[in-house]
Amino acid sequence: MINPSVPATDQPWNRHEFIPMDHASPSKCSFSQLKGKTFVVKLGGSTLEYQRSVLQDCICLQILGANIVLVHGGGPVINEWLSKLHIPVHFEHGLRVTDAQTLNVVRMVLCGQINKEIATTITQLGGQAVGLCGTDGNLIQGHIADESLGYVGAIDTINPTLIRQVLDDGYIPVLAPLGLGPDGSSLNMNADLVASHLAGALNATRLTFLSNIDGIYNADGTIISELNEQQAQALIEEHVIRDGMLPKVHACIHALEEVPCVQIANGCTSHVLLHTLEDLPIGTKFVR
Ligand SMILES: Nc1ncnc2c1ncn2[C@@H]1O[C@H](COP(=O)(O)OP(=O)(O)O)[C@@H](O)[C@H]1O
Ligand SMILES: CC(=O)N[C@@H](CCC(=O)OP(=O)(O)O)C(=O)O
Repeated sequence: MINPSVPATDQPWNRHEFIPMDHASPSKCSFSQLKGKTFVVKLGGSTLEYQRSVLQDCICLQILGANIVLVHGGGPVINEWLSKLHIPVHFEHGLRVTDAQTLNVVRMVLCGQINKEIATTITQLGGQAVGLCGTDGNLIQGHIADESLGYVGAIDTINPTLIRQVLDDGYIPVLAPLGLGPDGSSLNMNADLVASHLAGALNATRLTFLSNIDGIYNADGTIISELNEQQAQALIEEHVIRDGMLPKVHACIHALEEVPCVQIANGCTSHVLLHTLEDLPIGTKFVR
């Protein structure tokens, strides 16, 4: 699991801030409590340039016995490529309108570029990763969500067998958000919704969405530290929660049914994943 060719300074345990837990406080997470726990982490496309720090944390937590599953997005990079290719970019309620040409670009960017970059970075940092997408191993099945969105999938079932196998073999699975339609063709799926359904299917202990904001903002610009479904619905109706935050909040609400800890935090801050294990207010936590 550990790559001896990686410089010692890059190994995650060689950082003074890696003391994230207090054994005196039962509400905090101790090292022994990590063993066998499954953490699903959604790496927002808006945070990819800060991925190194998050990936170091993932390797650290895996070494301490947790099962780490990464789901990534890539919206901004897809937009860049579509613009270069003079293909229009259009979103409806945070979901990309995806025609056949757009689907090809989405698949190339998510599976060919971003997924492989993340898996390679994990390897460079001394960990082991396997890059997959939801069409591999019959992982994610869905159907066209709404004809007006084109090839966008709503998730019907998740088959986590392949992910479990990869975890058991000591790798960090890195998942790109595509899935299979009823006819076996690829569908573009929102990465937040994929992370949410996968966390449920894996009986995950935690689901952490890393984005480019400190949490969910209220109308007055303050961060909301705790949010339940009813409050979230009210903020959606008031258009305080909008755009890319819409599928994220729907994903959080869906996950709450099965996952005990669901939160949104800023993936652009240093070692945020380890900090989410501390008993400090960080980001927005969803409560039942
Ligand atoms: N109430 C809100 N609080 C925070 N962010 C919001 C809110 N409503 C909309 N947003 C937008 O949602 C964005 C995060 O969603 P998205 O761009 O899809 O990120 P990611 O790529 O990390 O999934 C924020 O950058 C912000 O512009
Ligand atoms: C249907 C749909 O919208 N799919 C997304 C998939 C990537 C994603 O979710 O990326 P972020 O995490 O950066 O938002 C898209 O095409 O942008």
